[in-house]
Amino acid sequence: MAAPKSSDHAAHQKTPVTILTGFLGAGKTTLLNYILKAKGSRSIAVIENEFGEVNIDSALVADNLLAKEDLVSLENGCVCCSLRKDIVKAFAEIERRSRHQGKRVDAIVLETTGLADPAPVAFTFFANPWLASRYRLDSIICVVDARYLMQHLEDGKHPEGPINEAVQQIAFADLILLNKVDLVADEDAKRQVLSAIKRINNSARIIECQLNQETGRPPMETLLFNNLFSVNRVLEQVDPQFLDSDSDDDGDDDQLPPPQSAASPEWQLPGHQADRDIMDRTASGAHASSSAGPSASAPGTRPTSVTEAGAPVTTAAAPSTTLAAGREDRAALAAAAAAARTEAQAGPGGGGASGAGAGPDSSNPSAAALIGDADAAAGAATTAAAAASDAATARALLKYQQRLSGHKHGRDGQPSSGGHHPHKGGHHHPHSALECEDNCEECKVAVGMKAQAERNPKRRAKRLHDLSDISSVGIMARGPLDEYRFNMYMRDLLAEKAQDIFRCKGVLSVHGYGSTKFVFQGVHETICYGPAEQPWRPDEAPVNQVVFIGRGLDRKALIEGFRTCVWVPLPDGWDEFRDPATKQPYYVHRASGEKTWTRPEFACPRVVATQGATMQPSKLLPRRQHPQHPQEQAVGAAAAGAAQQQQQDPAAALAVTPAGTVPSAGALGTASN
Ligand SMILES: Nc1nc2c(ncn2[C@@H]2O[C@H](COP(=O)(O)OP(=O)(O)OP(=O)(O)O)[C@@H](O)[C@H]2O)c(=O)[nH]1
Repeated sequence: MAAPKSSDHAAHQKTPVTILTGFLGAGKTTLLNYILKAKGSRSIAVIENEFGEVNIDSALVADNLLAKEDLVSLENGCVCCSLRKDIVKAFAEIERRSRHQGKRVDAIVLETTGLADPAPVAFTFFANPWLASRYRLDSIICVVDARYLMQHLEDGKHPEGPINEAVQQIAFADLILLNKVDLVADEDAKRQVLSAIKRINNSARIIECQLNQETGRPPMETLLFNNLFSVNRVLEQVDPQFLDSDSDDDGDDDQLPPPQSAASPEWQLPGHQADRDIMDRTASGAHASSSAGPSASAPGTRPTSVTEAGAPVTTAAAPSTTLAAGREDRAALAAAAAAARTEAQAGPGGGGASGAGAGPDSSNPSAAALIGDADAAAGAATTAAAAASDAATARALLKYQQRLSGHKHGRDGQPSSGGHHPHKGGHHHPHSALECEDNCEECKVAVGMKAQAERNPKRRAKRLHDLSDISSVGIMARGPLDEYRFNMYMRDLLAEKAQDIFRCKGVLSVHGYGSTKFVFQGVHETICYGPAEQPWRPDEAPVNQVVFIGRGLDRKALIEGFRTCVWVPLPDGWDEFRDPATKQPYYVHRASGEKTWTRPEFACPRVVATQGATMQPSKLLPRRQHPQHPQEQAVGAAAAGAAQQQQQDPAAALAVTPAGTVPSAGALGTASN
């Protein structure tokens, strides 16, 4: 077997990252749980991103992780919008933990929110040199909800308006899991969904599945370590401006490479010394491709890709080049300058990468730039870009080359493009990914970027990812829920709002079920309840946590309604019974024989419902004062009479049930998830 090429080797040193995307409720967490169960001896770390105010998924995923250290949560925000900086922090956190435990992470799965646009998330792995130097995007997997896809595609957004998340998620996917095929009415409906997917993305592999059934899941080997992501495909088929993603010029710090000096504040990772370790080593960066990357010689870290292709250097301080570097160029400039410095230190004939020679190294752009030879520098930058084994470096070098060309030739200067570039190990990389005998990624990246520069040198206007009309309401409440009331609450809510409530989910404690922890999951009107894999732990306070995600949510009404679902003890002398047919509870006073369908006491002294907080209830809702004794309350003769009448005529019960309805099929405790 042929020895792997150095660039391949470098790529394999990087930890593969799988981005798990798919619309709200499509089945991402179900897939993740399957992956974690089927992973065997491989060590997989998880980064969870939840849109909702309360993080439910982390609790459900954590049960399947061997160690809770393997899970990092990015809460209450969408990873593609507000949290991109946090992506880097999350990866740093995983490294910190794995180093602390002395174990290697074989792969990382990043589950985005169901409302995430995967493009900027994927872009981060190319734009951020620290990430690019140690992680490679293995694939983007999109889980599609076969039942609701058409509805999500037709969300009324104009093609030129804000992005449709469901479309973006499918378009960027390398692998599409068409899930919930059991919920699609017939073959025609399935065919319609399939052709809609293919119209958006005709090159991704599509696997039909039913992820909540053991027999309906795709084999594990189709999911991870499959190296499916191709920048070239994205540039050619999905988004020619992918590598010009939206924060180059907008002043965001999200895409900034880690600092060239320890003084750069935006990359100070808070809190941990180990994080600062990353910072420190980042600051003193030891390798040419990723001046920002930790030293390859540092314990527990991996060598950066270009290190294997080029010369290690002693410092990565930014060069005093005569050309102003944009933020995106910093890594390449620093890399090139560092290489130049090493060479300078080595002196002519001193064993530098380019060997002896009085002139500037023709393969070192900064060396050439430093002595003012723009032609040589531009050529060298192009060569370096073609040889760079990660996209971020290639991209930065190409931009640098353009800048150098522009410096000499004015704004119209185009990247020079020789036919073939000498490559590491004498391998020649033609300027067409299709011609490249190895079909290697660096050719694809370099070519893609060149094509992109030629096609459209200007950035398009950024398309909005507009979530302004979508919100989430998170509610936490202590104390077990009253099963019947909760069923009523959900049933009435969904009867009215199912279209707008994209997603609801929660973990519940229910009166009468001991330590059983219930999970409830809703996607539009499809809702199911069932026991979680693990009961409430003895040391765990059973706090109900639910989250609603949707359009035009009435926060106050949702919280108020949920509050009435909390079970409270009956006053002395009252017993609760259940109608065997409807499961509706009724109450009988032991001494007087009085019977009522209305709960004798409405007070909820133990309810602690909060809004917005993720971990701890921070704000108590005002408590209502309610009569404490059944005789004091307004059960009233009419209600009592109606209750009695209902004994003979069950239909009449509808008039006195709290929600005026009867429990639905699939109600809590009667259906399983
Ligand atoms: N009928 C059916 N239900 C499924 C299938 N796969 C998953 N589900 C259910 O769909 C619901 C949502 O699944 P999740 O895995 O939580 O979906 P998700 O994409 O992670 O949801 P968000 O993170 O909220 O976007 C759960 O109740 C799952 O049990 C399937 O193949 N068929």
